[in-house]
Amino acid sequence: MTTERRVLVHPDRPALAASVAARFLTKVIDLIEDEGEAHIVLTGGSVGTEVLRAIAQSPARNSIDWSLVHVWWGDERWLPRGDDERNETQARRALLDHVPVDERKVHPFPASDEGLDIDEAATRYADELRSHAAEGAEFPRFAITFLGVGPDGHVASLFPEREGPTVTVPGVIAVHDSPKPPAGRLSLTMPLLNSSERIWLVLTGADKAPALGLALAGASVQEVPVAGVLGTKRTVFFIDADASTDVPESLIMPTSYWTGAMDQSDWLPTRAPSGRGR
Ligand SMILES: O=C1O[C@H](COP(=O)(O)O)[C@@H](O)[C@H](O)[C@H]1O
Repeated sequence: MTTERRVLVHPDRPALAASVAARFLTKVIDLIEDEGEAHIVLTGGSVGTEVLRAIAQSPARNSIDWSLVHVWWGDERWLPRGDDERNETQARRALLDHVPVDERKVHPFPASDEGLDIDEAATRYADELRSHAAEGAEFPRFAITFLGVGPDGHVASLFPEREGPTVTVPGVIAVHDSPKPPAGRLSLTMPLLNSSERIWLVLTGADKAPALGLALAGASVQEVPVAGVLGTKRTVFFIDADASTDVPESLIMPTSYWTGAMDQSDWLPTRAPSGRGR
């Protein structure tokens, strides 16, 4: 596992969404060419949904063979199917309704109106994940996982000072006491999120700056869950200027890196601090 985390600062949220969308489209085209399919994990939240909208609006979306893409979610709100507040509903409206995905490869969490209790729903989703694992593996190999970050530093539905962020087993948990409504949620655990090859965190706004600063300074995962996020190949924070105020200068990549003016290999990544959150 790499200890590198990279921070890319964009002028504002639309610029961020466009930049992440462009990277996503390029990367998925490559992944499909190299591996024949791609397992992608979506996030809920305002920024994550705006990124999906930007992907849908890009003409390059037609360059992807969407039938080879598996779509999963990092977390879900325990609400009826089709509810406006479900991460699934928002992702469908923003992207999935506009591209030719294979519905058999779209894997939403169970909904609260389907006759399961929330703990059964967590088990059901873990089973669904296991049924798509490669031979010899327990879970699918996630190529790209998107994560939004709350002002309190939560990722997926792993909230500070709750049990979620400290679960050490890869899998799916039911959350009964989310401080952000609704109280009931389903979430991949941190070890399962961290099994992703690439984790792309998307966050904007001054209200997120303190949590981001603490996470990058090595805060504990229990206090600031985003501090525990680390993909196996790349962990990139896509942020805007307002969210960047507490980010150490040494972790911010030069603008020329992501505008394409510099070869990406020119950039020497800075090691993340080896704090308690690692
Ligand atoms: O409730 C949630 O919030 C977070 C962050 O959302 P944002 O609107 O502050 O970007 C999101 O990552 C998570 O998936 C979602 O369930």
